[in-house]
Amino acid sequence: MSKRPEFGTGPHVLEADGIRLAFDSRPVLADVYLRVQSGQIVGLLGRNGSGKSVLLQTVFGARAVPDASVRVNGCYVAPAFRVPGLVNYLPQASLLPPYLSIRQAARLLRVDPEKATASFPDLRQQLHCRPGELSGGSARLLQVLLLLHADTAFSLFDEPFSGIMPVHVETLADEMRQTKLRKGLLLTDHRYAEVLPLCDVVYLLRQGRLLKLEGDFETALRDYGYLAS
Ligand SMILES: Nc1ncnc2c1ncn2[C@@H]1O[C@H](COP(=O)(O)OP(=O)(O)OP(=O)(O)O)[C@@H](O)[C@H]1O
Repeated sequence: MSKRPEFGTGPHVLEADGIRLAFDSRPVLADVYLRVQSGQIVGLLGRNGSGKSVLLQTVFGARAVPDASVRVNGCYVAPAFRVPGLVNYLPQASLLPPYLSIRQAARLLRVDPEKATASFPDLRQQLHCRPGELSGGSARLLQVLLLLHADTAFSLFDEPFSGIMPVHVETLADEMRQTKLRKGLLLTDHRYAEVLPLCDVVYLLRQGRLLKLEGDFETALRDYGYLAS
């Protein structure tokens, strides 16, 4: 039924639809359709509990949802994380094993840690540290950088800016703009002021439906009650 996707130089299109999910008969996602392509940063916004994290988990394949269809270049992938070079994912919680230094974790991901931290001189002093020895913000930033620099067609980030100080958020946003030249990024984060200028496409998850915002994103977010009017 399903063919394995071809991963050449791209561009690639990642699509997910038919995603319906309920907890204790309480609907969270109702037939969601999502699309990300190489060269794009796609933002996913929504109120607390609207289902952003479970949607990212479903696209990545960490959460099995019956009838969910996740496709790359039109070919079904289930789960997506099993396809070499397709996608990596940063969950809300820490990703890195506590017993590995950042340098060792980078080696596992086949990332050059010096290159990944080139724009963050203070982080380069900390590559020998294990996650538990780092501040929360530094640990978060290092994880985002490792996944950005890993050689996958797509990266999914659940709250990549969480705990990161403003001056580094700006530099990280620039890194993401550079990275989208070679991959597609899907991110969710409540720091909308940083997210909106970064994104080519913005979705709002609302009452289980995914709305693709048109026109001025901030105005639309006020109209839908995600931002105070
Ligand atoms: N394993 C689970 N069992 C029951 N309910 C769950 C489970 N996982 C998530 N939920 C519920 O699903 C809904 C969506 O959760 P999710 O974590 O995806 O929200 P979110 O949009 O990422 O929220 P936030 O912005 O607060 O991070 C919430 O109401 C949550 O309580």
